[in-house]
Amino acid sequence: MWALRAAVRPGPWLSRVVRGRGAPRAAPWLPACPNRALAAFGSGGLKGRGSGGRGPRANGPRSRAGEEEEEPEDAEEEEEEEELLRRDPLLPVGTQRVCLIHPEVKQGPGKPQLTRAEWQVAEAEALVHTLDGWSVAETMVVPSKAPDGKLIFGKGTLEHLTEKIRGAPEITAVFLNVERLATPTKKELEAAWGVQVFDRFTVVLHIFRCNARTKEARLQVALAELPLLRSHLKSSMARPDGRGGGSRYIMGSGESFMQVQQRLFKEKEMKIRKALERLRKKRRLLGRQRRRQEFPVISVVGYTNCGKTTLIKALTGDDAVQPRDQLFATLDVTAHAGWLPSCMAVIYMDTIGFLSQLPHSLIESFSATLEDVAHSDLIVHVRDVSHPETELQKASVLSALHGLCLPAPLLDSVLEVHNKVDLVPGYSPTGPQAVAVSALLGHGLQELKARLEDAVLRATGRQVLTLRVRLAGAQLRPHPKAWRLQDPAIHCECLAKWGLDEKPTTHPARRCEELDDTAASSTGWPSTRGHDIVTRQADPSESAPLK
Ligand SMILES: Nc1nc2c(ncn2[C@@H]2O[C@H](COP(=O)(O)OP(=O)(O)OP(=O)(O)O)[C@@H](O)[C@H]2O)c(=O)[nH]1
Ligand SMILES: [Mg+2]
Repeated sequence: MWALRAAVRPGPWLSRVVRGRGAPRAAPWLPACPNRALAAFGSGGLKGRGSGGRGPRANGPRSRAGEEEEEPEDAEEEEEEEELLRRDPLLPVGTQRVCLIHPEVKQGPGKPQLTRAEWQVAEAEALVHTLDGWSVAETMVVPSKAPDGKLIFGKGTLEHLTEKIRGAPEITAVFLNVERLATPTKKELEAAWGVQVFDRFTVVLHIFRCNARTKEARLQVALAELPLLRSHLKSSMARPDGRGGGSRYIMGSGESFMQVQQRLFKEKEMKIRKALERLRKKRRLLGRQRRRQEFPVISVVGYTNCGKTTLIKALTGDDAVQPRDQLFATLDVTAHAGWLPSCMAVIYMDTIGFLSQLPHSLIESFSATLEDVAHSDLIVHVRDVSHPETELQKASVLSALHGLCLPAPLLDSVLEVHNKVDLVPGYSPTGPQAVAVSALLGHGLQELKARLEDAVLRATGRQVLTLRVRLAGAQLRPHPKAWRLQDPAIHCECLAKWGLDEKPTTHPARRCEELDDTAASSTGWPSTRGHDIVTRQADPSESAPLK
């Protein structure tokens, strides 16, 4: 007797099987394995050839199958997109010793909740260290009443800062930890301090630029950059009399230099939006194909550096996934196949991390990348519970998720994963919707997988069924390999022959798929490929082959 557990969507074929009659073969459009379903993430979803990534591979495997689905790029379009991506560097290249200034609001409505100045400074330092060759030479926390206003510091504070910066020749730049610096303020401070001054937006944008691999991500960064370039232009052209600088009209065109530049920016913006729409159309098409293939999709979201990529690596065993101790290491949505306890195949989506005080234009540009999240069956919210700002991070992620206009059932069923518990001795999660794990050490993964399976079954309407099938019955009798596998020696031989791992426990799903195909071809038993079948165990009482 074989015990057969399957996570299936109940359908007419199932009742025929249960009644002992032959079931129809799997529909021809069912995918051969979850890896093929990864193809459906295509250019935006996976980093593949068609996605236009020029840089080195980011963390995660590419979808080879996805490439098959891609239409060849129009050479002219390709050239135009590359032209849109040609830009001057946002930040100076080479070694930089940065003075980090954090304006702290001590009281009043501007005082940040759920955080402290030292934690915000730590995050700003992490941002600086993410940049190649950049280090923090000095950190200063200074009082400020309105860090986002034109006058960030009072007169006395400004004088004190100027004295310190001017007196420290090793400082090559200043990172002012405010969301966005008005260009006139930036110019004033640069004139006073004699070094370049950057805000959070510019630093984050630069990191995004360095880490973006796919063409879609790079175009999104280019789009997010436009407001910055526009305001630079405005301030460089501004004159005390309020009129644009340079010659009034260019070559008799009737347009001032400023007007020409603004028109060029507008044209560039339109071109980028058009190019993005082209790429997104492809991604949506591939997304539809993926949904037809019906593998449940689990989106893994969370604050940057909370361990999303590490968790996916732990859940899938995918060695190609490379987590890095870096903010915004993952900038492209990638898909990875894994299996849940009943060997149900699922696809995990690794996503871009969130950050508090991220400028709106940046979030907006990247929200399309997160379209895949809206189409997933389940969202897993990974939290770094060892981080002092874990509550603030949670609030930032939830507010970003709500901003994505996700379907209500998806938002209501979010499963919280409390990660890095190895750094918090004795940690136990509060609330029923949370599982404590250490993705790095592999703790708590079994419980997490069980919780994921429950949630996926609920979200997709699948059911786990256990069927008992007599080996001598109509379904399996003509299938010699099925019973031969009960002999351990032959078992290994068969596994080796099929190119599988000799340890029967390593890839039960793959083993079942192989078995399943053979069973399907010789017995009329339905192929379980694409149907998340599952564990198949020999009953110990029937160790001898049945006739
Ligand atoms: N101690 C400990 N470290 C962890 C754990 N999980 C992840 N890390 C570390 O945290 C750092 C960030 O991990 P990632 O998986 O890259 O984080 P991420 O959320 O994907 O980050 P981004 O892609 O940048 O948003 C790495 O150095 C990991 O080794 C954990 O359970 N325990
Ligand atoms: Mg990551």
